[in-house]
Amino acid sequence: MNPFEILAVDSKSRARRGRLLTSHGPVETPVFMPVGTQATIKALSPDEVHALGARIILGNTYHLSLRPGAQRIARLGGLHAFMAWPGAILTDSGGFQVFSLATIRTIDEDGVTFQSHIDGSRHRITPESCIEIQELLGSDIAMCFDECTPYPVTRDYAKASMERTVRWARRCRNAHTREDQLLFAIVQGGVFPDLRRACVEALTAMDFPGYAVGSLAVGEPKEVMLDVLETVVPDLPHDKPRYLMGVGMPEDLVEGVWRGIDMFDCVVPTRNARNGMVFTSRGALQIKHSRYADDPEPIEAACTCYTCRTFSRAYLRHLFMAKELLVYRLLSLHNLHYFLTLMESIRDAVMRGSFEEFRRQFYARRCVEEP
Ligand SMILES: CCCSCc1cc(N)cc2c(=O)[nH]c(N)nc12
Ligand SMILES: [Zn+2]
Repeated sequence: MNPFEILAVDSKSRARRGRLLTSHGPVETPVFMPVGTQATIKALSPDEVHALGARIILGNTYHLSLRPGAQRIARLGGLHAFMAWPGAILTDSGGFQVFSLATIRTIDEDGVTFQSHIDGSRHRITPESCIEIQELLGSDIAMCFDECTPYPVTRDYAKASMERTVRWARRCRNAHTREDQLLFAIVQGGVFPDLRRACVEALTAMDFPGYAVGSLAVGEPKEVMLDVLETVVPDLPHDKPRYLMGVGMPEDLVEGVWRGIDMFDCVVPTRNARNGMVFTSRGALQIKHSRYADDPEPIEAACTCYTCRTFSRAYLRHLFMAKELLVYRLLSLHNLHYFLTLMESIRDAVMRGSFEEFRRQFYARRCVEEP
């Protein structure tokens, strides 16, 4: 039985409104998934994240296997119990982190050997061990082990890497046993349409319940990312969820949904909050700017989050300049509320058949200078 149901399809774009059934409840799509790399959405408690409306978050195989260890988390009841998260969890396979975080790594057909970025200890991850770790964590959605290729790479490198990712996906599928966990494949192939198409063909032949688009948001220009989506998405199965990994800014979510993406994740709302960047319907602002030193207004007057109902920009700027811990929580609460509310508005617009108008108004509200 297909756990993904399409509830509406936009007539002017590839946007869809859907619902993905997981072992920890339904996930309404299009969805933005907050990133909880080390078993926490940084600076926020699980009940705050749930109260903001999040129903699925991300965990990370690479980080959690290094610290505190997948076996330890399994002994303590699995990742949901460990972090007291009641909703769904998607765990990334570590393919990205091994290639972006680990120092000294060697890659071969069987897997990757790397040195931990934490203590320099040597580790090895294979498709089989990647699946074993995610089954120990007990996530609702696991990701196949893949190689995330940087931008730019040569076509020859992208081809060899993509073909290995396909072989690894088959090994992941053969190693996967948990019936209560969905296993998504990750499409690779760099910026080469023929390689991406060949990858989609090989992965869809293995019939996964969902497909991610990998090796985007790795430094390529936005138009390159959008071009790859134009190539890949139409070739993906219509009735399976499509997940664009590591994306993105608010405008990327709108453009990704327009092009048929159902799931997104990105550290931006929480990471940028810790750096003082907050999002509004008119664009992002840097709270540390002196222009806000005497500003009695909230971050955004129309925002209903606790931060905007309670505090002024002047006070938030004061906290930020003083490096007071409270500000990281307050700005994270606001940004996550903004991202989750944006996705809720997108879901409503697609359901009502008014997504084209929503997209027009989204850009019309944004001003050139900082709001
Ligand atoms: C917690 C982080 C989740 S998304 C990480 C990520 C981000 C981006 N941009 C690309 C990839 C990719 O190609 N493969 C994999 N496994 N992960 C990727
Ligand atoms: Zn707010």
